[in-house]
Amino acid sequence: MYGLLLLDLLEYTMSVEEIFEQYLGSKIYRDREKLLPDYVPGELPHRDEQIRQLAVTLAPALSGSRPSNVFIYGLTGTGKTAVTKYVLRKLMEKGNGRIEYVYVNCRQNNTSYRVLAELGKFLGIKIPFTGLALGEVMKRIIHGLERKSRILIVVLDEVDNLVKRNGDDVLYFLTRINEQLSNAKVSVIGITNDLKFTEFLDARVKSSLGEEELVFPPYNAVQLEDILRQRAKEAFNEGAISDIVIKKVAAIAARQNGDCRLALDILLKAADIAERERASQVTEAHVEKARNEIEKNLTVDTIKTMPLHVKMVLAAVYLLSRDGSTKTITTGLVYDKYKELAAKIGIEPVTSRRITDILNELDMSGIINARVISLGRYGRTKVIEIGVPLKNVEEGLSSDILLKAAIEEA
Ligand SMILES: Nc1ncnc2c1ncn2[C@@H]1O[C@H](COP(=O)(O)OP(=O)(O)OP(=O)(O)O)[C@@H](O)[C@H]1O
Repeated sequence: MYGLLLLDLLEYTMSVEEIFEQYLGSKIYRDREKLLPDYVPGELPHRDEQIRQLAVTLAPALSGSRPSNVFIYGLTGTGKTAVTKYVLRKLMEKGNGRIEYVYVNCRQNNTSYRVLAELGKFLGIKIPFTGLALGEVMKRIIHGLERKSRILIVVLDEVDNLVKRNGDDVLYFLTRINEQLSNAKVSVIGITNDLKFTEFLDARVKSSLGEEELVFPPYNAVQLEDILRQRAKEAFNEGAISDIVIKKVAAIAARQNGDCRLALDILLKAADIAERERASQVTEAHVEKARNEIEKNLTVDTIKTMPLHVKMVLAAVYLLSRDGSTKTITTGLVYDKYKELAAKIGIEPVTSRRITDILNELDMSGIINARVISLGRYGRTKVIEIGVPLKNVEEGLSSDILLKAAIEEA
């Protein structure tokens, strides 16, 4: 705590020049970019099998034949995007300009129109921001593809976002498009970390998208260590990072579903903190600070995106915890507090049954911990505690103007 305060004070008194100077003569970094999520390294340890399978699937493009569509599934941070970009890059090198690929992130472009507009942009077709009928955009894309006369591989990353929001029109169009093309060929690579979205797909789309399927398993701690060591070699100055630090970061991420994105995120943040402190080594203490910061951001972001009534239930638990006079927070107390809040804000409360469901959801997310206790002949009840630092909950809830006022007044 004291360290952080000192650090803040230090930065507060630094001039802009001094802040910039720090990064010029970095003690820690040789090349910070090598830790950023978009960087695709020259080697991807522990993904040989997936790289090989994807290469085998896409290789027919080199002899002019349309590769099968591929559906890639795996939890967050399992290397799906990195492997796809890695293999495509190698394919482009061999393809002599006859093969092209376009990468569309469907979280950033989460409507059918936007995804098609991205394709249009890639093909050099003018598509206004809005206004055209989808059918017209599709017609223009077909025309643009025919003109180019190439094999085009369309990568739809985080494709579940598109399907959940706008259905499977675009997937249907792209998986059928070859029937309307004579000079060009199109293959689709769909990537997702949410298998449930396939329930929203038309059976035909599902089977054409899944001509080939690739599953990315989570990394274990030892695998994450190897990956981090290799990235660290590229990113850090010699001696700036020790194996103990790598092991600690890998162990944290391994417990979070083997998420390599998280591992790199913690490493980057820890190194940034070390840099700001003008240390010459990243230590375990820096990792701890980085982890707390990331966890805080995660909690705050999760709370911010919760539906209003979920936030209100959490606010009720928060107020009861903050108050401190209530030793045991039970479902009944939460419901009373929630109703009080609803009246204050002027919102119709939901039923107590729904409150029980919401408390279960919050328990699953780890923001609260709920356990059932027996009240002897009075039955059983749930005892609830906040599972994360109170100030993080307050920060998340305060992003809602209505709740902020209600919390301040309470
Ligand atoms: N085997 C690996 N070697 C080196 N870096 C890796 C490896 N696997 C993943 N990474 C890195 O981890 C980060 C996350 O990987 P990537 O974006 O490919 O995950 P993803 O499975 O697509 O996750 P999401 O579902 O969140 O998009 C990236 O910075 C990537 O370079």
